Amino acid sequence: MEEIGFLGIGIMGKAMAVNLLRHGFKVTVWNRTLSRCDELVQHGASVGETPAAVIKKCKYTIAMLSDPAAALSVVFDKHGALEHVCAGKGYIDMSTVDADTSSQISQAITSKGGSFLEAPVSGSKKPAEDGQLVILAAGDKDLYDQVVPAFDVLGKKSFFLGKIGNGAKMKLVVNMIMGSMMNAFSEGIVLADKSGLDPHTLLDVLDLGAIANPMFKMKGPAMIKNSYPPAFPLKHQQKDMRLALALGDENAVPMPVAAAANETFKKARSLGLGDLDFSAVFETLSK
Ligand SMILES: NC(=O)C1=CN([C@@H]2O[C@H](COP(=O)(O)OP(=O)(O)OC[C@H]3O[C@@H](n4cnc5c(N)ncnc54)[C@H](OP(=O)(O)O)[C@@H]3O)[C@@H](O)[C@H]2O)C=CC1
Ligand SMILES: O=CC(=O)O
Repeated sequence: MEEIGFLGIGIMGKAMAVNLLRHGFKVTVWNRTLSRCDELVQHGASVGETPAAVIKKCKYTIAMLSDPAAALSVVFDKHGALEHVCAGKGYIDMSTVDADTSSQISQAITSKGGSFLEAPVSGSKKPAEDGQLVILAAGDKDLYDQVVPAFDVLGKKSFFLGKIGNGAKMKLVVNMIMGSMMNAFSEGIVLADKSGLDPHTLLDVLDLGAIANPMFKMKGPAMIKNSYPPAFPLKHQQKDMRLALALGDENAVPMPVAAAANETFKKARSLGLGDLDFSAVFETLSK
């Protein structure tokens, strides 16, 4: 494949770009805080000074940015991606955003002759490092087919979900479920503890039953120790709850459980826990 541009070297972007480099792709990176690109240079990446410079150099560019405001800013601002989009350029936004944001970006890119794919991912820091993400793509099918070699490195499975918005919506539904589960799990650990049970035994019981899952297994032991090293920052999980609730509004879907979970994530943010892992919502329930 041609050289790949990569915009946004946060927790996920860094892991994904390093993975592409390890598999022999040439990668040019850009990050708002440019100094964060230094580590990528040690892995063999080149650096672009602006999003526009990366697009100019690369046929395909991936973005992995925090939220809708960041995704829009990197495309539309001065020296943004749009400045050098033209026929033959492919832009792949893998950030978790809402369908409307994705549509705005798609329209802008395609109106300049470029092609666009939204491709948010399920899976956190470790799956990103291990190339085990689940990719939820939608938009330009030709572009999807062209970037499958990169998706094969980044993920264990890619879905092509059709028209723009479908990838964004699927991701929000999945993360809405995950955020609600994390709240129920946190309440369960607190209830076990406060009612005189050993929370570690709860984890063992859960792991053997019908609701066993990798998230409980991976996060549970650290939560019991009140340790929340950020893999999926809580502020991003709360953003996903907010966007999923807005999708529920649009479709008149009652979501009382998700709405309650969103409140606890907001509470956690108000306590300054936004940069910790989303499992830190446990703190709001255990105190
Ligand atoms: N972490 C996870 O487990 C997962 C995250 N996601 C999603 O992936 C995306 C990235 O997540 P993650 O890597 O964890 O997040 P991080 O907070 O670690 O990284 C966010 C990135 O966005 C950049 N950014 C933020 N605001 C702006 C802006 N206004 N203009 C330009 N760049 C900006 C940051 O740049 P700077 O370094 O300068 O701050 C950084 O590169 C999010 O949408 C998240 O919801 C999806 C699946 C899993
Ligand atoms: O978006 C987060 C994830 O773990 O998936």
